[in-house]
Amino acid sequence: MASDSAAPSEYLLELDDIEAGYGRAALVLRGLTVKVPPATVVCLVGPNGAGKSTVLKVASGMLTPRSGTIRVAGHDVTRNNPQQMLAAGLSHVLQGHSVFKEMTVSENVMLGAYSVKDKAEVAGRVDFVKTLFPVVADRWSALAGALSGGQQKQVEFARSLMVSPRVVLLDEPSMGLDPKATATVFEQVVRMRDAGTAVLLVEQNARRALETADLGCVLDLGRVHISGPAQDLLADPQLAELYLGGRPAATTASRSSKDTTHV
Ligand SMILES: Nc1ncnc2c1ncn2[C@@H]1O[C@H](COP(=O)(O)OP(=O)(O)OP(=O)(O)O)[C@@H](O)[C@H]1O
Repeated sequence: MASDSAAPSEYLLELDDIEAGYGRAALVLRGLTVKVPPATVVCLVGPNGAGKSTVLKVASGMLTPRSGTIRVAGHDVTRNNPQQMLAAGLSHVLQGHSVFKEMTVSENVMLGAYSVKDKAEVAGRVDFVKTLFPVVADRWSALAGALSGGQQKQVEFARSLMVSPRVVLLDEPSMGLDPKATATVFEQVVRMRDAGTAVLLVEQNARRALETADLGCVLDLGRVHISGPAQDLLADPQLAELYLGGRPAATTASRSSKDTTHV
């Protein structure tokens, strides 16, 4: 692990001036900086291909950055592998559905605790996730494949919390869910935050995600284009027009002549 003596930091997770890409292909992240304070939901939004999922892959050690620094609670973890990132406190819930449908809810959740040796700690975490996600408690012995998509997502959340992470990295948790299940999943994101886990959230459903988040970052072309309190981003008419699907038809014609670089 690349950790060292920690410099004091007000952030749980800092991605600082990150450049990253896949193989020999062009860079995807080009000097990206994102910081996650404690007890906060930070949401990354932006167009397809902007690099949102790539940010989470860098944070969880799936993709090593070419340059820049990653710190967890002030410790440099830049070149950690995924297992070391998990141990440092970063738990990644991948895009799509990753429950094992032929296994029970209990078995799925306990997979998240494979690295926790202390049985009392595991038992404490089971109680914690059952309280946080009632459906996990109610369906503990059921096959995970028998649950709805939104319920399966909560099983994934519960599994990610078994290691007592500092920050949970959530990649498009509402993907494939109907509006009711989406609402439940976003409520659970807030509950995770209120229970003490910071969240770095990537979402296609930008408006809904910003309504849930405390802070927002708009990514474009591998950089943070604008960031700030999520409510401020939601209230910004030009931002809504460009990124939140809120562009009124009447303004479309005049938009091409505007400077759209600074929103
Ligand atoms: N495994 C990979 N190998 C090569 N290129 C990849 C890989 N994963 C992503 N990319 C490329 O990196 C760029 C950013 O992808 P990424 O998935 O991070 O964007 P995103 O903002 O999350 O997009 P979306 O909203 O569509 O999910 C895209 O051009 C994509 O094609």
